[in-house]
Amino acid sequence: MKNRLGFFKGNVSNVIIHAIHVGCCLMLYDTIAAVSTPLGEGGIGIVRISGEEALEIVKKIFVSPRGKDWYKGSHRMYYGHIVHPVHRGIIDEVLLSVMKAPHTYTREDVVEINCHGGTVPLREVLKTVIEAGARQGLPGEFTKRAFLNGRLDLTQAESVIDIIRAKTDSSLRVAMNQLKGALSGKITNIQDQMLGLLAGLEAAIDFPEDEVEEKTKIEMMKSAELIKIQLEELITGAETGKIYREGIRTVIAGRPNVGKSSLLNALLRENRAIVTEIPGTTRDIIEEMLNIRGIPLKLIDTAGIRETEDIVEKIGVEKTRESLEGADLVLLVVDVLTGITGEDKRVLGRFKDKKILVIMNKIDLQENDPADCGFPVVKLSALTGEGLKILEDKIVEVALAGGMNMPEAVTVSNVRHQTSIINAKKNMEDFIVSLKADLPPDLLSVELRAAWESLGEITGSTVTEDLLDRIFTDFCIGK
Ligand SMILES: Nc1nc2c(c(=O)[nH]1)N(C=O)[C@@H](CNc1ccc(C(=O)N[C@@H](CCC(=O)O)C(=O)O)cc1)CN2
Ligand SMILES: Nc1nc2c(ncn2[C@@H]2O[C@H](COP(=O)(O)OP(=O)(O)OP(=O)(O)O)[C@@H](O)[C@H]2O)c(=O)[nH]1
Ligand SMILES: [Mg+2]
Repeated sequence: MKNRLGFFKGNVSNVIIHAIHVGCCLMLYDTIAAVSTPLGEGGIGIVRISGEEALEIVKKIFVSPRGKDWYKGSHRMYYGHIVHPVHRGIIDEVLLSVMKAPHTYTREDVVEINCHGGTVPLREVLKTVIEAGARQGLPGEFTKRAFLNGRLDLTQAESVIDIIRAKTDSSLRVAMNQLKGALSGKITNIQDQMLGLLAGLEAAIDFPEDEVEEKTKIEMMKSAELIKIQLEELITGAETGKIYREGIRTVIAGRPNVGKSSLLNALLRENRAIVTEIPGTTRDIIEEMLNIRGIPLKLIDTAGIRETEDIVEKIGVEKTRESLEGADLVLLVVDVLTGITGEDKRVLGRFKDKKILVIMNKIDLQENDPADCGFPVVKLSALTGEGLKILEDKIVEVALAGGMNMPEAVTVSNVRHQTSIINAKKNMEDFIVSLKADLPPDLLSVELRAAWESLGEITGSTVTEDLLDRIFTDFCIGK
């Protein structure tokens, strides 16, 4: 009976065979060379060579003051000159880094020639290396080899280009996390859960008694739903434009007693800040992270803005002003009973270049048609929660629309990954429907397998040559 699942078992061994196959190919790769530093003037420039012949090729064109037997071992640097392979004319004075496989960037033998920076020396040295037997490397070919030789998985290899292109420190952090394997860890974990389900299917076939089967079915349904939820979470992260590392600095400001701390608590759904009817309750800054549909906000509750002689409160008000300076988004809270005051107008005037939402609070006390203040107004009651959802919608809208400088994604930052996850989720949904419809286990396994393979495209365990080409041609030469 077990071989009703033979299809799946076959697939696992296919993957293993594929890995071994890739391992064998290692020996078949030729030796490549490329300039790995940017074109133009620089202190130094590097020509990188990778492949079995790397050291042999360099030996033909490198002259050391220590004579012919200069090579003393791997992971050392050697001083000398690059010369023409035939007429022996000096081309550049260099330092060689020699790194023998497997402890190298590509897991192949790597030699790096550290030349004088500048277009001409680099071009001439590269030309010489190619005349001595190397082939010009294609874009991303070094990193592609690191992937094919198993040092990096695909998400890690892809993160290398994200690192190079990172525009902010948070996007760099996102990419570095991916390089360290955070995303692949998560994906592999979900894949393992799928394998667990497949094992469950197997058991279902082994023990066909009704009771066990019904129980197994319920359990499988549970894990399938759980897998689906995890996939959905990954998708939500990617769809909102990403999950951001730091969050949008959102400052809740306004005059004393208008309900700023109440709003903080309402948004957090938690009694975080002290609320009293005494104006000037909040003195210090209160910061809390809040996730609104995948968009993280760093919510900052502040002391109410007013002229005061109280020393502590005065410092608080000063801190409020500082917070406002650094805000990405300002929630200016106004009491509906008093409306927008002169103090509020001063804040609006001073911070008019920021994203501002005017919050007309306490609408449970009085209906009010807010006067036009030139800023979007949201009417709500922090006490009853009325209008809170509208505020959340508005915040999301402002965050996504407004060219706001938001940190890049933590989990899924790549459309390719997102597409594969969406496919996997679709496969899981099909699986759940089939499970409910009591379809035979071998059919069920086909859908599970499809989900597993969709995820495999992300880490590269089930990737096609075609896809690899598309990914790595996006790289620069020499990477
Ligand atoms: N000169 C130079 N600088 C560089 C690179 C390079 O290739 N050459 N890199 C290229 O992007 C980055 C560094 N990344 C690297 C990643 C792995 C290995 C490496 O040799 N890994 C081996 C050995 C590790 C060890 O000694 O513990 C391994 O993983 O087995 C080298 C560089 C940035 N700076
Ligand atoms: N009826 C009504 N009362 C509210 C609402 N929001 C806040 N309050 C009340 O207004 C008072 C002040 O609320 P807080 O949240 O402490 O106001 P605050 O703006 O943080 O005040 P400070 O920290 O002193 O600047 C409290 O008594 C709250 O219960 C609301 O939507 N409706
Ligand atoms: Mg307060």
